[in-house]
Amino acid sequence: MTKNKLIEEAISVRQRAYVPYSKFAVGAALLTKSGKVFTGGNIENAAYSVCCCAERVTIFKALSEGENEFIAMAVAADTERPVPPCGACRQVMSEFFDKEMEIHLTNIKKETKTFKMKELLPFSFGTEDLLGS
Ligand SMILES: O=c1ccn([C@H]2C[C@H](O)[C@@H](CO)O2)c(=O)[nH]1
Ligand SMILES: [Zn+2]
Repeated sequence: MTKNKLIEEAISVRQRAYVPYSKFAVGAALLTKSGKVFTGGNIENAAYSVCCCAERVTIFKALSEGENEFIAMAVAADTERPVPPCGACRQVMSEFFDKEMEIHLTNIKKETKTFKMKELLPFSFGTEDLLGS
């Protein structure tokens, strides 16, 4: 699974996003160490506060299928610049992604910026703060 293929999966899964309110479809694709790819789109709700971003849908899909070791993630939306994940998703990513893991942020023109986890959420609160290291 190349970076480009992962990006194409993220762009393609936008069609399955459930976005009747914002009409803003986001797609994510997550490559596991075992070589599987999980994908997901954002899922909204009439009670706006329980909307779930594509990134979290995808991470939770993988975790609930027993996968917890990841190689890379791609996130795509129809934005001017590569789509930046929200703060909540960055926190969830930081729980499960290694600090060196690459996250490819892109748009439908495939303009892509790649960040390491530690760059997307520096000085993040984590397990070691809660439980000690
Ligand atoms: O990185 C992002 C940013 C936003 N959204 C979703 C949340 C909501 O459904 C819609 C508008 O914010 O886009 C994502 O899925 N990922
Ligand atoms: Zn989010």
